[in-house]
Amino acid sequence: MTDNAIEIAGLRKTYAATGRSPAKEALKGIDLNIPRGSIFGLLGPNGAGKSTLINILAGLVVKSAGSVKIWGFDQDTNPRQSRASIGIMPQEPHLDPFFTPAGSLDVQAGLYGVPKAQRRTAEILDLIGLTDKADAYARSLSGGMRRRLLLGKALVHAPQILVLDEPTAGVDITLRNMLWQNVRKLNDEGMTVILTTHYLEEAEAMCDEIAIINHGEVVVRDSTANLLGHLDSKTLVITPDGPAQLPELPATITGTIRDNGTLAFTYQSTSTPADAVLNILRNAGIGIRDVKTEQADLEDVFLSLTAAK
Ligand SMILES: Nc1ncnc2c1ncn2[C@@H]1O[C@H](COP(=O)(O)OP(=O)(O)OP(=O)(O)O)[C@@H](O)[C@H]1O
Repeated sequence: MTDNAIEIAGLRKTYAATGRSPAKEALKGIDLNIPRGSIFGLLGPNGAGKSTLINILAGLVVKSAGSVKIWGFDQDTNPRQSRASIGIMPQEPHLDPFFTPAGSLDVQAGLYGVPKAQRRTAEILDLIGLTDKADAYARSLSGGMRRRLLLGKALVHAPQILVLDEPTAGVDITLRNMLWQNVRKLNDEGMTVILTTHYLEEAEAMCDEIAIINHGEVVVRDSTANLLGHLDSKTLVITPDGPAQLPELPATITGTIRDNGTLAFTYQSTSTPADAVLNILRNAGIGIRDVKTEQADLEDVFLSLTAAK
């Protein structure tokens, strides 16, 4: 028994050339283990290969090389068990407009071979807040309700792993909060959750561990806390008590004047104390009305690893 929900080794995908486009190597040898019970974030700029990876996990895209184990089951030798262990909430709501939420959950359960007696339709409708709409036609559901129904469909076969592909892209705050509450609840109950998101703040708040993918390769994989710890750069933002120019600075401190007239000084907090910056200002005769500090966040980590590569 392994402690990993997912084990990916040497995974490659090359999309074949078509009429006008040349062949595209979307995944260039991915090695990635995702621990059981975690909320794991898969991040990367557009075109990095995240959807290709998720579609391979979902069995929708055929890999070119490498191995994928889902809940210990090799996708090639145990396709049925590996498929049964994972539920995917896709990005785009493709729902049959003629099914009701209850009907669609039932059809999905049928596709996964869940016996009628074991179906949890009412429980899932309750979780996704659609009990009231159980018998309404899908075409009458709002965009947010459709998203929730997609989440419900991913859960019908009680998978151990739930994959959410950009679950909150373009949704309002109420729905986003509801989706996140659902995800936390499922994770508390033991489900492993893998998500892709463009919202780095969200990844920072939700994910225990993160892998950043760029150009088909994993460029970093670590706990969220470690990733943030790597960057110990700090920015001190000073509101001067009158118009001020940047003082002369040592090479270890970079200064900028922001549009609102504040002065921002960035430095490595392990080697430069904030006091050194304040002393430079005092010596330059700059009066300080207000001071605040800004920590590096996931966006800084992301940009430093994916920019201009
Ligand atoms: N069916 C396909 N045929 C050919 N090339 C493809 C196909 N699907 C994806 N690609 C290419 O493979 C690369 C990776 O695409 P992928 O959709 O996996 O990236 P992504 O990280 O999910 O991006 P996004 O965040 O924009 O969805 C891109 O260069 C893309 O153009």
